[in-house]
Amino acid sequence: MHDAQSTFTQSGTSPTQNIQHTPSQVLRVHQLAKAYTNRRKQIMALALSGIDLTVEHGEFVSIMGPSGSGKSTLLNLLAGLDKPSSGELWVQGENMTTLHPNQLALFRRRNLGFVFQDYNLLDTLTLGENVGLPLSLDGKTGPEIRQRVKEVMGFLGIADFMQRYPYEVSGGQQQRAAVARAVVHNPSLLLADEPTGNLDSASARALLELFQRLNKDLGATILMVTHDPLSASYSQRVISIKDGYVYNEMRRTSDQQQFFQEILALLARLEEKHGVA
Ligand SMILES: Nc1ncnc2c1ncn2[C@@H]1O[C@H](COP(=O)(O)OP(=O)(O)OP(=O)(O)O)[C@@H](O)[C@H]1O
Repeated sequence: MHDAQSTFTQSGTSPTQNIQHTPSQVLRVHQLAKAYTNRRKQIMALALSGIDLTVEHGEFVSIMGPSGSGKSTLLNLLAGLDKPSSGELWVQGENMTTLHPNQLALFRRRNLGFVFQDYNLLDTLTLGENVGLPLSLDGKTGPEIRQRVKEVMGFLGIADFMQRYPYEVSGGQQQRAAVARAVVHNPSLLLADEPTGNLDSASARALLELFQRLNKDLGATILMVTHDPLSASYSQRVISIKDGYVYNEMRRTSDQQQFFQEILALLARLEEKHGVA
C-alpha cells in the first residue's frame, strides 16, 4: 500500500489552463485518477490511473474492460457520485470536479440521465409518475409533465403502461421506463451501466435498438458500460480500459456483425494480457 497524499494532488487543484474544449464535446476527461483509501489514507486499490477520453455530441460509445479494470469507478465519477483523487472532467464545458455539492446536484439533475442494470424504479409510483419524476423535481407544471411523459413513453413503445406499477410489467418494460425517465429532461449525456444485464436476450436486443433510435433519431449522446460484446456492437465506438487506464479505442467502420467480431478479438487480447487463458 502507498501513501495517498504522496501520489495524488487533491481533486480540482491541477492546472486546467491548457485544456482545449470544443463545443462539440459533451464529455471531456483529463488524467482522471481514483485511488480507494482506508481511514489512514493508505491506498487500498488504484482503480483508475490517468484516464483521458472525450465523447462528442450525438455519439453512442461503449466502455468495456475485464472485471476490476475500473469501469464502475469511472462511471461513478462521471455521474458525480464519487470524487476523483486527481484529474478533471467536464460535461458541456462545465468542470464537474470543482462544483460545490449543491451546484453539482443541480447540474447532474439537468445534464445527466442514468440507466442502471436493476432499473431503480420506485415501486410506489406508476411508470408514468416514475418517468415524470425528473420534471417534477425541476418544478415543471402538471400539464407540461403529462405531455412530455406521454411523448417519451410513446417513443419508447410503453405508452400503454403509463398507469401500471413497476411490479405489474415485465423487466424489459421496466427498463424502457427507466430509459424514459433518464431522457425525459433531454439530458446532455445518457450514462448507462450494464443496462441489459438483467434482461433476456430478446428484451436486451430490443433495448439496444431503442438506444440506437434515441441516438440516431433524437441525437442522444450515450455512454454505456458493458461486459457484453453484442451490446457494445450496437455503439459506434468502443473504449476499452484495463488496469485503470485506456487500453484501446475502436471505431465502427463496417456493419454490426463485423464490429462484433472485432470486439470479440479485442476482448481476447485484453484477457490474454490479463493472464486469463
Ligand atoms: N469501494 C472500494 N474500496 C476499495 N477498492 C475498491 C472499491 N471499489 C472498487 N475497488 C477496486 O477498484 C478496482 C476497480 O473496480 P471497479 O468496480 O471499478 O471495476 P469494474 O471494471 O467495474 O469491475 P466489474 O466488471 O467486476 O464490476 C478493483 O480492483 C476493485 O477491487
